[in-house]
Amino acid sequence: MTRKELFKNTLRKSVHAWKLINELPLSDDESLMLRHFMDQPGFLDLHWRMFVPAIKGQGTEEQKQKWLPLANKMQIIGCYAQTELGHGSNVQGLETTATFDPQTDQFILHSPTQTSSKWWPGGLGKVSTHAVIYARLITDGKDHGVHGFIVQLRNMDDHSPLPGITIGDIGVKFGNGAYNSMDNGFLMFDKFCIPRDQMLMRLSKVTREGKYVPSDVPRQLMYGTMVSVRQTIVSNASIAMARAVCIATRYSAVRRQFGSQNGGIETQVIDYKTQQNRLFPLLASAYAFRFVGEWLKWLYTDVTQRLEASDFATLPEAHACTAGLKSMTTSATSDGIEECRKLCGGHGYLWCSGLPELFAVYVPACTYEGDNVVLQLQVARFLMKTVSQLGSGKAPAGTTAYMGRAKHLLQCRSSIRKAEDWLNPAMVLETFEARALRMAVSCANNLSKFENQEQGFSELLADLVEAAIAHCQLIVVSKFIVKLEGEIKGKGVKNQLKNLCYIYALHLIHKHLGDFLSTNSITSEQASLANHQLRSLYTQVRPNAVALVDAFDYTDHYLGSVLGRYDGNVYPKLFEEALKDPLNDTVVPDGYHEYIRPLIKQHLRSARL
Ligand SMILES: CCCCCCCCCCCCCCC/C=C/C(=O)SCCNC(=O)CCNC(=O)[C@H](O)C(C)(C)COP(=O)(O)OP(=O)(O)OC[C@H]1O[C@@H](n2cnc3c(N)ncnc32)[C@H](O)[C@@H]1OP(=O)(O)O
Ligand SMILES: Cc1cc2nc3c(=O)[nH]c(=O)nc-3n(C[C@H](O)[C@H](O)[C@H](O)COP(=O)(O)OP(=O)(O)OC[C@H]3O[C@@H](n4cnc5c(N)ncnc54)[C@H](O)[C@@H]3O)c2cc1C
Repeated sequence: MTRKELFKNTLRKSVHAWKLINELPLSDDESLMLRHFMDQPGFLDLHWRMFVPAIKGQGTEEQKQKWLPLANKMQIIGCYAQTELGHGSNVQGLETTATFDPQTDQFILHSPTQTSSKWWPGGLGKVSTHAVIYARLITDGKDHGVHGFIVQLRNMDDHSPLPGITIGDIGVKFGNGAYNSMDNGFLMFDKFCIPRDQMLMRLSKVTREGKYVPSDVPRQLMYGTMVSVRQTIVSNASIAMARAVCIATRYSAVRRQFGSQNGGIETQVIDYKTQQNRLFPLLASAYAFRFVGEWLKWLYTDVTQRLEASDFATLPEAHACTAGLKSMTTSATSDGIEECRKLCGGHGYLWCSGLPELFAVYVPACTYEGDNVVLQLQVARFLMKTVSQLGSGKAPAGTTAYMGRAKHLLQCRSSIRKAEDWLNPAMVLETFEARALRMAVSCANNLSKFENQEQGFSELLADLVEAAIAHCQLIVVSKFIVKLEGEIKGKGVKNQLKNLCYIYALHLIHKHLGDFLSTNSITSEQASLANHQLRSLYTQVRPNAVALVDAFDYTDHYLGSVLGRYDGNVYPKLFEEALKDPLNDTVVPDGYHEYIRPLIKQHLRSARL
């Protein structure tokens, strides 16, 4: 499809999905499922996942009563317009202004510079009638920082932009189809007025007289919509990783290369230890991210209930966990999808493998909802704060509870003696805790050598990111272990999940061996025992690998991959796909007479000379 056709077709699908949701009707969970089967980014994502939650989280009761019924029936379509051309990560650096005019009781929205143009919001370019806009609030000449506003963008009769608004699509993005179904947009305001009651005023307010009443709750609640979406992105990472792994595992069982004895059958590539060493940790990650996603959903629900009761104590941890896990799982999944493409050899590069499009549509997850490095630095700040409070009498809780055992974890030596010890959950956990704590404490010690803490933080950014990643990996490993301790139906299933849990943990040790050795969390002998155990686990997973990806229950239609077909009938179907290509409509291609023939003739002429 051309971009226009793709965009229009996504509109058609979105509206059809919305119709089904209402007619059947579908529950919230079923609607989410439908979104996955629709399988294309579109305006519904931003409307439901950001516009509506932003009003719910930041609007007053009156604002919710006015706007939510319209939004819930999709009589208005909204998006989330925060990022600007000049600033995305640095939210406090946004430049759009919302100046209160007491004469008219309105805010005047203005884009003072080119860099202040909104740039990137999905659904903004062509579809949305409304947006939650983030702008600097100015009253009586004073800048109160960034706040949210509900703004109508387009005329409800003919969809034209309202006077004072310039709006459009930012252009083609990475990949052929992929994210190009979405109208990520730009927007500029030229002194555009909105009534005062369209500032989202649950947190802070502006009175009729123009007095600014600051929030008596943490202003970071304004970032709540991002926390909510980051949480869902972690479960989505599992879905995308599982999809790529399903394709690569099934194809690795079909594909044979080398190893024929006396003219016999060749070796299935899945039997090569190198293939297993690249593939099985990704299979394990798909399961691990699913379990940590379930736990994160619980954490998010818990913090939401606490916030409703004005208990803000766990907000910093919820922010650190959603930011860190969003970052870690999306980076691993993007890399994992690309690895699966390579695991499928040359055919993985074909569009019909399903992997190029999956990569193209997935990879921006490393950037949207917060650049992954910027988000890990938030985790690092949280860790540095926690370390600095050790010994102050305030016991670390939740995911940092292990830091409360700092005295032990800083000096303990791993008691792994034989390869099977690596199947002991307590020993594995302690190894990850020791590594994470030692990396965090080492950063804190290095930071303390700087007179200026912020300067020190800047200098140590790379180490801080590594420490944050170590902490996030510990969370994933520990939640996998907790899952195994709970009820899992079927002994066989539990054993398989145990194998995957240890593969997940031991491959991380292998991958980040430098961290584990340099922090003395393990010795080089223990590292080689871990490798030995890993190889043995691969052997145990191998006979069940295809069943473990079949368990994701993805239909062929959803996978969209010739290589990942359930029936394994890859080669005939690759031919079928190839023959469908428009280049094969004719035997002699268009352009032959114009370019190829004259070239060949010229060659023949010079040969004769
Ligand atoms: C396979 C097919 C596809 C299938 C897909 C299926 C589903 C679809 C997927 C889901 C839909 C996704 C749609 C994506 C659309 C994308 C939308 C967007 O991208 S919206 C824009 C997102 N933008 C960002 O994320 C910006 C990133 N920046 C920030 O969040 C912040 O500014 C910052 C975290 C970098 C902090 O900056 P800083 O200036 O330092 O902060 P402040 O001074 O403002 O605050 C410091 C203080 O606050 C704490 N803090 C920060 N953030 C939060 C928070 N969210 N909650 C709680 N607390 C927070 C921070 O820790 C500091 O605390 P302190 O105690 O002072 O140290
Ligand atoms: C597909 C897609 C959809 C999007 N949808 C929306 C949407 O609906 N609404 C919306 O408002 N926005 C949206 N965005 C914007 C998105 O949220 C931002 O692009 C994202 O937050 C990153 O910000 P940035 O582009 O300013 O990156 P930058 O911050 O400019 O990042 C550039 C580089 O600088 C590094 N960097 C930046 N700051 C630091 C630092 N302090 N320390 C160390 N390194 C740093 C980063 O790691 C990165 O390598 C979307 C983006 C994409 C790609």
